[in-house]
Amino acid sequence: MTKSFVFVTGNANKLREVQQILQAGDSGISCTSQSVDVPELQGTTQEVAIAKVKAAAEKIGGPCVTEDTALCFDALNGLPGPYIKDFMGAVGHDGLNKMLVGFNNTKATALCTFAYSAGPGSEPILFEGRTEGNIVPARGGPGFGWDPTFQPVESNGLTYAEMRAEDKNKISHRYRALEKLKTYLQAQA
Ligand SMILES: O=P(O)(O)OP(=O)(O)OP(=O)(O)OC[C@H]1O[C@@H](n2cnc3c(O)ncnc32)[C@H](O)[C@@H]1O
Ligand SMILES: [Mg+2]
Repeated sequence: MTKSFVFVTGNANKLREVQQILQAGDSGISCTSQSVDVPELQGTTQEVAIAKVKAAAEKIGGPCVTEDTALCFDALNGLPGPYIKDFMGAVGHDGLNKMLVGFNNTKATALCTFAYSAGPGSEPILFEGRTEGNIVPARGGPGFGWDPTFQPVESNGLTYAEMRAEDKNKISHRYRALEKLKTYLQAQA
């Protein structure tokens, strides 16, 4: 039997990758999507994810999944982290590189957090996936978000934006988090 979840996101690129990963994995799990504007609080990636899925479950009045993506710079003790969207908007790829000038450390972790809520009032469950890499001058753009400026350690020198979609989807932060969500949903009756 095919199981389906409602993915609440306003980001078409996230939705595309999630659907590609689910289809490639032959997991019997699919998703539909709803774009609902929910507030995103400040805090740790886990606090942000929990608050977002709770707000989404209240708004749609039923079970749902949300996803938060953070880009954590080693030299900045994890920042911009969950605030990467605002940083990208404010300073772009070039600015992200310049933020690290003087640190001699370009390491970064892409962190994806799926949050599942069984419905309004229920306690969310989190599923995290991480991919290690480095911040590099943008290559392969424009691409999705900060893909041109993130070079995973496992990519043979390619940025996310230079990789084929199916290759990114085999090592990505999103793939790794989604594997955990899939396992959880498959175990549900
Ligand atoms: O509606 P939601 O799901 O919240 O979508 P969003 O675009 O607001 O997403 P986030 O709040 O999680 O912010 C994450 C930022 O990182 C970007 N991003 C997310 N996943 C990415 C990926 O795999 N590669 C590059 N950029 C990514 C995304 O475009 C945002 O600018
Ligand atoms: Mg968002």
